[in-house]
Amino acid sequence: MVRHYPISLNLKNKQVVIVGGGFIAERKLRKLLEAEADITVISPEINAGIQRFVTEGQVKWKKKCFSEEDLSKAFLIVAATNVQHVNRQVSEACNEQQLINIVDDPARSNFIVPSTLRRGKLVISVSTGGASPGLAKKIVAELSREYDDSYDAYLEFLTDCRTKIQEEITDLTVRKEVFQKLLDPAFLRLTKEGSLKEREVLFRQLL
Ligand SMILES: C[C@@]1(CC(=O)O)C2=NC(=C\c3[nH]c(c(CCC(=O)O)c3CC(=O)O)Cc3[nH]c(c(CC(=O)O)c3CCC(=O)O)/C=C3\N/C(=C\2)[C@@H](CCC(=O)O)[C@]3(C)CC(=O)O)/[C@H]1CCC(=O)O
Ligand SMILES: NC(=O)c1ccc[n+]([C@@H]2O[C@H](COP(=O)([O-])OP(=O)(O)OC[C@H]3O[C@@H](n4cnc5c(N)ncnc54)[C@H](O)[C@@H]3O)[C@@H](O)[C@H]2O)c1
Repeated sequence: MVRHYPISLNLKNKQVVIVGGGFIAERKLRKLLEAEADITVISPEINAGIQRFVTEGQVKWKKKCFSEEDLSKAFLIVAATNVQHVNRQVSEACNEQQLINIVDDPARSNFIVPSTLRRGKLVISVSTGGASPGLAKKIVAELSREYDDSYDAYLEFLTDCRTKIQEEITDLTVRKEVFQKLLDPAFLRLTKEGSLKEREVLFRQLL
């Protein structure tokens, strides 16, 4: 059994190659675009969703079947065709330094993609190690009720507070205690209620 190592990648302006232009390629592409990757799709045909990104200039498209040289500059590769031997060919053409995800073959992939919930800076990722992507999605749906939209503003508040605490408290032991107190549920509650003045008063008491 593979024990995967979870990681959050910075893909901004990194060269990404997606082989295939169908439903799964589009799903992968949307998340890679959110990460501001520099994406090229290799496929003789692309669906309407991908076509829109190409027309808007957000994604490059090479209208062709896959060949080895398509991978030469890629940092990260997704093999997402519906032809098993083509996906296998992609896995064999990449080098050891490249990140590769083969959508129908987790064993030949050196990374797999978790299901994710985003609330601003908060990211919750769930993976089942390929056992059941459907379950990963279901767990994320469950967590999305507990970690609702208010977490976006709450994380912004925590970011600001962290900067202030780092500026104003130099003693590391005291700082650690204050960070702990900042996690008091009252701050989340006041964020949800929109009681920002009260929240600020409570925060000032910590400093
Ligand atoms: C999380 C998510 C992220 C994403 O893709 O962006 C993702 N799959 C999602 C959905 C989903 N995938 C499948 C179903 C149908 C129900 C079911 O089968 O359970 C559903 C549910 C649905 O679509 O609703 C079928 C499926 N998936 C894989 C295979 C091939 C195989 O296992 O061999 C087959 C069979 C294909 C066939 O039948 O031939 C393989 C992988 N899918 C993974 C990720 C990786 C493992 C993640 C983990 O560890 O859990 C891994 C190993 C590789 C990878 O793709 O990275 C995304 C949820 C997005 C969201 O949260 O909205
Ligand atoms: N990882 C996952 O989450 C997941 C989920 C469901 C299915 N799958 C797998 O994903 C595969 C793709 O599914 P889909 O729904 O996107 O299929 P699809 O039929 O919508 O798309 C397949 C794409 O592959 C392209 N293609 C075919 N031959 C090619 C070649 N030689 N070079 C480049 N591109 C080529 C086609 O032009 C098409 O755009 C399925 O076969 C299935 O095994 C994976």
